[in-house]
Amino acid sequence: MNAAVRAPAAALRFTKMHGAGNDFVVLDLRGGTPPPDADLCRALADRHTGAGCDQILTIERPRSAQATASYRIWNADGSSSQQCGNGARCVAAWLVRDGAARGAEFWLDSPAGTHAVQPLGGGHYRIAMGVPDFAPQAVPLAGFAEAQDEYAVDIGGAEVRFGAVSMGNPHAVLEVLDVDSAPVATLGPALQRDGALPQSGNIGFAEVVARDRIRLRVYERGVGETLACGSGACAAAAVLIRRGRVGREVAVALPGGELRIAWPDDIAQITMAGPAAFVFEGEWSA
Ligand SMILES: N[C@@H](CCC[C@H](N)C(=O)O)C(=O)O
Repeated sequence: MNAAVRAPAAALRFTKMHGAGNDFVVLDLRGGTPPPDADLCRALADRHTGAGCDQILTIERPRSAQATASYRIWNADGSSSQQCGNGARCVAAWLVRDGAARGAEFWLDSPAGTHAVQPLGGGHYRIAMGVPDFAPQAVPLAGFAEAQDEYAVDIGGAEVRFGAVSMGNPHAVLEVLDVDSAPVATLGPALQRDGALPQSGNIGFAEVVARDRIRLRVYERGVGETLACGSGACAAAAVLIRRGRVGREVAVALPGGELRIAWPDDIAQITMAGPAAFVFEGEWSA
């Protein structure tokens, strides 16, 4: 065979999905195909020349004995993350449609741990998202030794106050009076760049509407503002519950939809329930 004539590379099949408007390209890599590199992630995520998404999710073989599968997360800029709440629901829905996951409960491995999943019917799933970790070392948050309800940093001469928590991935949460007019597009990236967040972070702007309802916008690491962030909803609820600002069960209204968060007590896992939707199937042959 002429060495110059090469068989065409197999097209990469993907599923486009979203969870409350946070959208994903989902790749089934259980057969052993390696995950996309940063260039391919950026190409797939491009909203003009690619499939368009906030994150790429790869479904891979399980890492723990009880899990059906594992998933990993890549942001639109090619960086990786440890957690994605909306993505976890989409991976769960994908595995149920595939027939690999069934029953009232199954488990998924993520880089942040192993998560119990409960199908709720009607395309909704509840995920056990782990125990929120407020230790500054866990977030990670630089310059603070002890966990506090609120931290303060100086950004451009102005004091910015925020709560911080790890959901496996780093989150900062600012309480605001009106989420519609919150400076998400300016303060989000400014706080991400601040030395207090050495691994950057997902910056949530939360408005308490009632003891059982908050409104939230999130400027995500590696993407920018998204229509919803599941781990961000857990982070905002956890920060506001810890401060006593809301009760232990809270609806989180995001621009793309609503999630329900419950945190029964401080040492329990926080759970997130919400939708997962299929958009289309595609083949990437670039
Ligand atoms: N949209 C996600 C979070 C995705 C990862 C995040 N941008 C990070 O870099 O940590 C969610 O629903 O949780």
